[in-house]
Amino acid sequence: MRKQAPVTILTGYLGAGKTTLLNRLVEAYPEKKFAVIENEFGDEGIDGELVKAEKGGLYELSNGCVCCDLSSDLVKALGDLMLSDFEYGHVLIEATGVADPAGIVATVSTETHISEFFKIDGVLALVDAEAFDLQLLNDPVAGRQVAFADFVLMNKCADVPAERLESLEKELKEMSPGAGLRRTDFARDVEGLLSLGSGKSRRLTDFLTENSGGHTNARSFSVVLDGSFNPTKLHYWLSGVLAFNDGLYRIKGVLDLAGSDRKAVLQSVMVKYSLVGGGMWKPEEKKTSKVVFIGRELDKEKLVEGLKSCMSD
Ligand SMILES: Nc1nc2c(ncn2[C@@H]2O[C@H](COP(=O)(O)OP(=O)(O)OP(=O)(O)O)[C@@H](O)[C@H]2O)c(=O)[nH]1
Repeated sequence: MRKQAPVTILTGYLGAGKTTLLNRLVEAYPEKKFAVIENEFGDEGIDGELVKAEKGGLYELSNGCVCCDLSSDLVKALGDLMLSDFEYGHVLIEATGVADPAGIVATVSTETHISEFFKIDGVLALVDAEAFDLQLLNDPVAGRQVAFADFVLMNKCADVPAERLESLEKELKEMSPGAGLRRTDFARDVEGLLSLGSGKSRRLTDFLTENSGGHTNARSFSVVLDGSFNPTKLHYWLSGVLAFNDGLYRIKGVLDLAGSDRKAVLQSVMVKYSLVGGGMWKPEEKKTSKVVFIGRELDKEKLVEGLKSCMSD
């Protein structure tokens, strides 16, 4: 029988640090030959641009409601991987921040043909130590991701007071008994995360029975715009919109910023945002900006209008 390739699933709520961890793993273990499956939220691929894996081993899935609809796309991606020339030794699946990992584990472990070639090594859950409590309050999926994990990484710990970290640690242990737990910052410590041997996923059947129908309440929409952005206008607009818009959980974008030859990568998680230089625009590439908004009860028209008001005159 062919050796089954180990599969690691990265889960965790919007902006917790899944892509950051994925890039750390790809850099730390080049000998593993990773195939990366990215589950994009919405139809505009942004995460793929932020992943450092080789193009040959990067598969992007676009999906609306990931909790219900992922299975057939995932089967197709794994099928494509099996048939491709790409030699892989380990598969990393990054779920969207609102996905319930149970469905992904179920697809890999029970789907005929797929389960012959792949086996779950572990589910890694990233937790945003700054924002987790608020996220859990807004969306129970944040809790299910932790409950299902074999290993929980408490990320973004640097700016959180020690007492708060201790109480969060206690809370996470109660939510996910038996799972490994580690504090980190920018997902720095990746030691031992790729040989978990799928402890908890064995409890899949029980879990699926108890937690069936796990829909998230988050929705997304994306905007594609031609023309460059004015960095100052963008800063003022983002600061206001994030401070006063409780339902806006996450913004991700790749932007054409006036005066820059690089793509600007926009990331917001709850009220914080960053805008940093990404790869260069290629000479033949059209400078199109793509922005995805994710949240609850978003006023799309107003957000698009606000975003457009940040463009250069
Ligand atoms: N301050 C701080 N920022 C972090 C840390 N880890 C990641 N970030 C930043 O948080 C933002 C979100 O990180 P990602 O790795 O894209 O998070 P994600 O979980 O993949 O996001 P989604 O796929 O949208 O759910 C990025 O701007 C990261 O640079 C950390 O430990 N501390």
